[in-house]
Amino acid sequence: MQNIFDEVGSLDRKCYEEFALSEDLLMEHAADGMADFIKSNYALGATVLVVCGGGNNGADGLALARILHKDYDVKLFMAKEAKSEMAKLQLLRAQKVDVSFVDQLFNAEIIVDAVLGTGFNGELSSELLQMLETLNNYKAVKIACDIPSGYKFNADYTLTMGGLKKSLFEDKVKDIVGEITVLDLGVAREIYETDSKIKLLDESDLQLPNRKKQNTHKGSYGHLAVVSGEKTGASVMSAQAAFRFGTALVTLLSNENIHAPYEIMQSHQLPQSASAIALGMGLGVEFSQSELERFVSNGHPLLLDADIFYHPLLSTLLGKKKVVITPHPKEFCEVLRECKIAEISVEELQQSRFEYAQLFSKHFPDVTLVLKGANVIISQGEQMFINPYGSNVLAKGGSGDVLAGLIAGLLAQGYAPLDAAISGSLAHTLLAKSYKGADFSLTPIDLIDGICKL
Ligand SMILES: NC(=O)C1=CN([C@@H]2O[C@H](COP(=O)(O)OP(=O)(O)OC[C@H]3O[C@@H](n4cnc5c(N)ncnc54)[C@H](O)[C@@H]3O)[C@@H](O)[C@H]2O)[C@H](O)CC1
Ligand SMILES: [K+]
Repeated sequence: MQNIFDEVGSLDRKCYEEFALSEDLLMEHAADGMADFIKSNYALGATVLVVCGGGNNGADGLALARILHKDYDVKLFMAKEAKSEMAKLQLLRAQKVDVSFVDQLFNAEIIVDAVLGTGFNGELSSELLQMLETLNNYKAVKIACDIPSGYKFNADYTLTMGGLKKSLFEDKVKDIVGEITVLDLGVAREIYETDSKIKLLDESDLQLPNRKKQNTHKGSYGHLAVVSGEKTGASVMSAQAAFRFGTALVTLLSNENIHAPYEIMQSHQLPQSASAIALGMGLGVEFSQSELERFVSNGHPLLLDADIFYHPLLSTLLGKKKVVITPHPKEFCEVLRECKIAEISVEELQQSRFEYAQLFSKHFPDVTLVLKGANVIISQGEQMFINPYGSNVLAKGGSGDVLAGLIAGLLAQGYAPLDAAISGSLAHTLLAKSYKGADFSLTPIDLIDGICKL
C-alpha cells in the first residue's frame, strides 16, 4: 500500500522546517529524478522539447532542461513568462549554460509538460488548450511533470514530486495520467511523507483464502447464503464465484428450484450454519419484505448489491453490523438519494467520487463501501483505499455479480468486512487483468474460471 495525499505542500514545508532543506534543493531533486527517468529509458542525443509555464512546475522543467542539455538535444519552449522566483532563477541558470529556446512547438522524440502543476486552478484558456492539443497530436513520448497540465495533456508517464496526489486517481483522469512514478525530493519517501488516511492498493495487498491447516473439514470454510430472486443467473454466478473462492458451502435461497451447478445447494430457509448472506443480485420482487427481514435477522455479515439498493429495506440493512455494499455509480446515486445524503446525477458523482464516498462513510461509518469504477474506491469510516486495477474488460453484465460473490465468499470465511472488500476487489480486477482473450470478449464465467489461477 502507498499513501495518497490531498496535497503535498505541507510535506514540502516539513522539509524546509524540519530537515533544513530548501525549495531550490527539492526542485533540484525533482528535476534530477525526471532526468534519471529519461536517461534510463531513452538513448542519449534524443530530441527533448520541454514546455514550461511561469510557476514552479515550469521551474522544474527549466531545471530538467539544464540537466539534460548536451546529453540530449534539448529545446525549451516558454508557454508563459517566468513569474515565480524559482522559475526566474531556473531560467537564468538555463540561459547561463546556453540551453536553446524555441518559439515554435515541434514533434520532438520526447515532450515534457512542465506548464501547470499543482498550482493549476479554474479553467484552461483556449490558447493553452490549443497548445496542449497540439502536443497531444505529436507522436512523441509524453511525460507530465508532477501532474498533466489541467489534466488535458495526455501523458504516457506522470513523474509526480514527493508523494501521490489524490487528483491523479479520479476516474476522469485515468486515461490521461499514464504510468505514475513518484520522484523523491532529497529524502527517502518515508521521511518525506506522513501517514495518510487514503491508501493506494497494490497486488501484494490481496490476501487469498489459502488453506493452511490440514486437520480441518468443510465446516471450517464458511457457508454463504445467496438470496436468489427473479433473475436467477445473477445469484448463481455470485454463488459459483464464492464457491470457487474457497467458501466450502454455498446455498441459493429461493422459493423454487433453480438450474444451478450440483455443488451449489438450494433451500427455502436460511441454513443453520450460514456464516454470511449475499442479497440483491437479480433479486426482483420474489421475496416479501418480511421474508427478507427474516433472512437478515441473525446478524450475519451482509453483502448488498444491485436490486437491494432500490428496496425499501435498504436503510434498515445499512444499520446492521458487518455490511459491505458494492454499488456501481448509478446505484450509488440511488443509495445517496434513498439515505437522504445527496440528490446527484451520475455525472456529478463521477466528477467528485472521493467526496461522495467520504460523505457516505461519514453517515454510515460501519458500512464498507466498494464504489465501482475505473479506480475502485473502498471506504470505511475515515479510511479509504483505491484499487487502481479497474479495467474496461469488466464493463460487462455479470462481472458485478462475480465481485459480489468474491467478497461475500470471503465474509463467509470469516474475513472482516474491510479485508473482504479489499481482497475481493483486488481478486476481481486481477482476474480481469490476467484474462488472455480479446478485451471485448470477457464473460463472468471467464472470471470464475480464472479464480483457481490466482
Ligand atoms: N513536493 C512537490 O510537489 C514539489 C513541487 N514542485 C513543483 O511546483 C509545482 C507547483 O508550483 P506552483 O508555482 O505552485 O504552481 P504551478 O507551477 O503549477 O502553476 C502556477 C502558475 O500557473 C498559473 N495558473 C494557475 N491556473 C491557471 C490556469 N487555469 N490557466 C493559466 N495559468 C494558470 C498561475 O498563475 C501560476 O503562474 C508543482 O506542480 C511541482 O511541479 C517543486 O518543484 C518541488 C516540490
Ligand atoms: K505539468
